[in-house]
Amino acid sequence: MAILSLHSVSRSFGALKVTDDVSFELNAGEALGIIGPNGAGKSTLFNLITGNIAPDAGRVFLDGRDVTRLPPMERVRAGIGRSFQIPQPFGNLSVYENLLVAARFGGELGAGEAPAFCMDILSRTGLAAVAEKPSGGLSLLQRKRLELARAMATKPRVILLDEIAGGLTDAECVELVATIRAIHANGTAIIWIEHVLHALNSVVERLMVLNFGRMLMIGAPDQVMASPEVREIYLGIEA
Ligand SMILES: Nc1ncnc2c1ncn2[C@@H]1O[C@H](COP(=O)(O)OP(=O)(O)OP(=O)(O)O)[C@@H](O)[C@H]1O
Repeated sequence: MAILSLHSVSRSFGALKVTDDVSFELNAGEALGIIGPNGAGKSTLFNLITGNIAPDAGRVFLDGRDVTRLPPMERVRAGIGRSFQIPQPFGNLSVYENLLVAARFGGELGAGEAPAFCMDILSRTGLAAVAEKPSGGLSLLQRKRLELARAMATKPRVILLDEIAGGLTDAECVELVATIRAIHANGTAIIWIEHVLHALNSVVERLMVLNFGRMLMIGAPDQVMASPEVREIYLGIEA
């Protein structure tokens, strides 16, 4: 069964239809990439999945359960984890404390089990060496890692990554991709919005293209990238 599915989800802001009748299914353990021009509605689609905004029409299912009316925190607890485009840690708390908050409140772990769980995530996300550092003083790569770690600490069944590779150098990007690949290999399903295509395509099994809020295409990355329509609309290069 699909772990996450959207059925004809639509959302407008005023006269602008930002999400237009989007339907798709994410299989358990699958990694799906989302690409599309600026303003295509990618982050809005995430907000509809996480419950940060409500759809005008359509339904969202997690593990076959209709979560369309659940508030964001309950969706986190149901298994939808998320990293934000702009990292949003608690700057005064240490890296470890940030994870602890996510694990206790999002992952609903008890005080006894949360510390070991967080230590494991710190090591899996490459943050063990900076565990005690205030998160406000981290490098960009470390902040991106912390976004990933905080999402992981909520014990997600599916994790939504919003442009997590943006702004990194090529070498940093390679490092972060290795971490994401390892998380995926461990069985966590991923939906990843990303403009850095080589990073995205080295992880995902399928790629979705959004354009003006509509799903233009979904399929194997090489097939999608070879489509003349996608090349023209998304990349702006001559087909
Ligand atoms: N809360 C809102 N109120 C009004 N308009 C909004 C709101 N949120 C998004 N929009 C508009 O919806 C459109 C899609 O925005 P969205 O952030 O989903 O696009 P995106 O594909 O993620 O873009 P980018 O690649 O630049 O991050 C934009 O025109 C944006 O201005």
